Formats: sequence, structure tokens, C-alpha cells
Amino acid sequence: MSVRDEFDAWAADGRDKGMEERHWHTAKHVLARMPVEDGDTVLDLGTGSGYALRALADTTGMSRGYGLDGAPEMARNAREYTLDAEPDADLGFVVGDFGHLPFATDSLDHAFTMEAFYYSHDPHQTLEEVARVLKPGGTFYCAVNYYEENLHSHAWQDNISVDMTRWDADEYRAAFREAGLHVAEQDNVADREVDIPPADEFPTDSWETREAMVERYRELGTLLTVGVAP
Ligand SMILES: C[S@@+](CC[C@H](N)C(=O)[O-])C[C@H]1O[C@@H](n2cnc3c(N)ncnc32)[C@H](O)[C@@H]1O
Repeated sequence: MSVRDEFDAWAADGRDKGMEERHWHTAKHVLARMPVEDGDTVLDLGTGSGYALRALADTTGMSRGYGLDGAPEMARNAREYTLDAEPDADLGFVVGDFGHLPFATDSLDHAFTMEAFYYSHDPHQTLEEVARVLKPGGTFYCAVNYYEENLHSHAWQDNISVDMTRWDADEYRAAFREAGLHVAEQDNVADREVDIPPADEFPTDSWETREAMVERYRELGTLLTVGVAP
């Protein structure tokens, strides 16, 4: 199944909002670290419901944001939610693919992506595209929950028809550098909000042990890699 078919179905049955709720626990900490200044332009790759741009518009002086998504229904929902929110910045949602970013070279100040990068058909090409569209000194905040060290995420591929790339932290750093980005930092951002029941309630439907759930959320959390365009 294509990205379009898979994620249009998610948008149609409300899973875009479900993702937003789950991802917000760590995405908000990543967004708060982005050095967005007044007048900046920000790209959100795989924008889903578009919450990241609306949050940045609320908390920074950014003037323009583009949410790119391969699923037209996701982009349509994001547009609707954004109209309702009446953000201070000019936010637009475009349908496109991570392989060919529809932006001019050296045109964007920052890029963000949450739980989307690893769906790219060619993640190396996507990084080259990000490096191309960022202005010198522009940053790329790349956040993923599906990665090699997070053993608890490995089975996710079985439930989704789009191929997913599972890199470890070293591979992320190496790929960023190969694409010409400097690696400014890499970090695990813990999810401190997901409810973890007391030990005597395990096993649950999803978790054999409390230790495994603690490791997944409180220790591994979201892997963040930050690249800077030279
Ligand atoms: C798991 S969702 C995450 C959405 C949002 N960033 C969030 O945190 O909730 C991944 C999104 O990336 C989009 N996507 C996946 N592969 C893509 C590709 N190759 N090009 C453009 N968008 C893609 C999907 O349509 C989907 O909306």
C-alpha cells in the first residue's frame, strides 16, 4: 500500500488526532528546543494533523510554516484544524513526498519531523533534500520513536503496509553527516506523561512487565537528532 492509501485511511478514521495526542508528550519538548526566531519559516515533514506548526506559531514569532504530507486527507484535516485555530503565523499544508521537497534551495530557516522520517522511500535522499532547502545555519530537528535501540518498537512494521527504515543512533548521525549536515546534538527525550500502572497490574494487554514499559517511555522515549546546515 502507498503512503497515500495507508495514511489517508488514518486521517479518515481520526487516527491523526490520536497520533497527535500520543506524540505531543515528547514532541512538545523537541519543539521548545528549536531556535525559531521572529520572521522565520519552518517546514514540518509528515505533518499529520499539523499540530507542530500550530504550536510553534503559538509560542514563537515565526511568520510562515509549511506542513508537507504524502496523504492528501492528512493535509486536508490539518488545514481545517488550522483554520479553526486562527494561528498568528501564515501556515500552509502541501501534499508532497519526502524525496523531492517543493522548496527552493537555501529557502527555509528550520525543519522538524516527528514519527515520519523513517517512512521515507530513501532516507538518505530526504536528508540531502533537507540540507538543500535549509539556509546556512538552518536546523533540522528529527524525532523518531521507531529506532534500533528501542526494541519495543521493532514489531510496529508488522502492522503497517509502508516500509519503515530502522536506524540506530549512530546511523542517524552518520547519515546526517553524509548528507552534509553537522550533527549539533542527539538525545533521548523521555515520555513522562504516559500513564504507567503499578507493578501488580502487569501483564497488561500491551506489556508483559512494568520494567519494559518504563524502559520504553521513561528511558528510551523519542530519539532526537539535530542537524545544522553549513
Ligand atoms: C505517523 S504519522 C506522524 C504525523 C505527525 N508528525 C505526528 O507527530 O503525529 C506519519 C506522517 O508522515 C506522512 N508520510 C509518510 N511517508 C511520507 C512520505 N514519503 N512523504 C510525505 N509524507 C509522508 C504520513 O502521511 C503521515 O501523515
